[in-house]
Amino acid sequence: MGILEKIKEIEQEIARTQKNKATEYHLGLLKAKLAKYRAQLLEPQGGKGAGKGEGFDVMKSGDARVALIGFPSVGKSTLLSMITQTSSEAGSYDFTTLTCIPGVIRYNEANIQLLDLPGIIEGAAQGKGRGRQVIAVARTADLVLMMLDSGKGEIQKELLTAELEQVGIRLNKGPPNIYFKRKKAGGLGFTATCPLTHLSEKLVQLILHEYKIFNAEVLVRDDCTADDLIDVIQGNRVYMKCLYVFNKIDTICLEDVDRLARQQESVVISCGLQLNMDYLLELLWDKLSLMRIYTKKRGQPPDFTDPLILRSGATVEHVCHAIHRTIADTFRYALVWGISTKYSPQRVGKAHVVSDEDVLQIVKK
Ligand SMILES: Nc1nc2c(ncn2[C@@H]2O[C@H](COP(=O)(O)OP(=O)(O)OP(=O)(O)O)[C@@H](O)[C@H]2O)c(=O)[nH]1
Ligand SMILES: [K+]
Ligand SMILES: [Mg+2]
Repeated sequence: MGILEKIKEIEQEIARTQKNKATEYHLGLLKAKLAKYRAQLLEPQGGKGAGKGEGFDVMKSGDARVALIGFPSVGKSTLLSMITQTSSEAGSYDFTTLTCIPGVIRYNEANIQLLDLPGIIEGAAQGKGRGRQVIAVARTADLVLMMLDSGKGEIQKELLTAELEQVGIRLNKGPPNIYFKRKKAGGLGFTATCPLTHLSEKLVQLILHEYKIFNAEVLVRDDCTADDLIDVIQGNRVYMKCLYVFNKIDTICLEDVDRLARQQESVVISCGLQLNMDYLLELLWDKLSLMRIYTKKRGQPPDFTDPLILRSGATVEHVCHAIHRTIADTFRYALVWGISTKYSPQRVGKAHVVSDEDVLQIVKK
C-alpha cells in the first residue's frame, strides 16, 4: 500500500471514530500515525533538489520576503502587478500563473520581495497541482499574504489553513508550550505545571511509543492537546505570520465588507477599484516588524534617504554588522538619537536595542 492510501485510510478512520473519552487514546494514536506518514510524503524522494520543480528557484533578495498564497483567480497576480514594478500575467481563467514570479515592493526605503505563485487547490498538501512547490516556497517567506476572494473568503480561508496545517505550517501562532527531550534511559519523565484537559501521562506515553520513543522528558506548561504534542515531537513545524487579504470587495455588499474587515489579521481590498492599497502596505510593514536605522558621521547631518533596514529586536551590534563586517572590532560606543533612548543623544554599548527611525553615530577606538 502506498503512503497516500495509508493516509486516506487513517483519515477515514478518524472521521468514522466518535470523539469521546473512550476513544481519546485511539484518536491520539491515529493522529500520530497520520502526522508520520505526512512527514514521509513531504520528504524529497531521490536526489538533490528533487520535488523542487522548475520555475520555483527564485533567489532571496531585499530586506524581507512575502509570499502570495491563494486559490486560483483570487487576484494574486493583479496585486503583484499593482504594488510592484513587475507585471505578472492575470487572466479570468484559473492557473494563469504557473511559476514563481518575484517583484519588489518599495516601502519606507525598504525593498520587500513579493512572490506571486500559482493558485493552490484542495489536496495541495498531497502534492496535487504544483501545491508542494508552492508550499515549499511559502515556507521560505517572512510573511504569508493569504489572498481570498471576498465572495467565498471564509470557506477559502478554512480550506487553505487546513492545507497548510497538513504540511506543518502554523499561521499566527507560536510553538506549543511543551518541553520535550529524548533520553538514553530512565523511561518517561512526565510533568504538567497546570491541569490538563486533553492530555494525560498515559496518552503521552502511547503517542511517544508510536514514535518508538521510550525514554524522554516531557514538561507540559499549558493545557495542550495531542496535536500540540505531536507538533513538538515532529519538530519540523514552521510558525509563520499571515495577513488575510480579502480581495474583490467590489463584488460584495457593504455589510459583508465590514464583517470581513473586522476579522483578526485581515485587510479588505479591491485591486479592480484600487481600494485600500495604502492600508495593505501599512499592515504589511507592521507585520514584518522592520526598522529603519539612519547612520550619521560626526559633525554631519544623518542621511535620511538611505536607512539600514533591520528586524525588530536588533541591537547596535546588528547595526555594526549591517554597516560593515569589521566595524564591531573597532567599536568604542555609539551615540543614539531617537525613541530607544532616554536622552538624545545617548551613549550606548553594543547590546543596546535600537528602535525604528533611530539615528546612530558610531565612535571607534
Ligand atoms: N471584480 C474584481 N475582479 C478582480 C479584482 N482583482 C482581480 N480581479 C480579476 O480576477 C481575475 C483573476 O485575477 P488574477 O490576478 O489572474 O488571479 P490569480 O490569483 O493570479 O490567478 P491564478 O494565477 O490563475 O491563480 C482577473 O480577471 C482579474 O481581472 C478585483 O478587485 N475585483
Ligand atoms: K487567473
Ligand atoms: Mg496568477
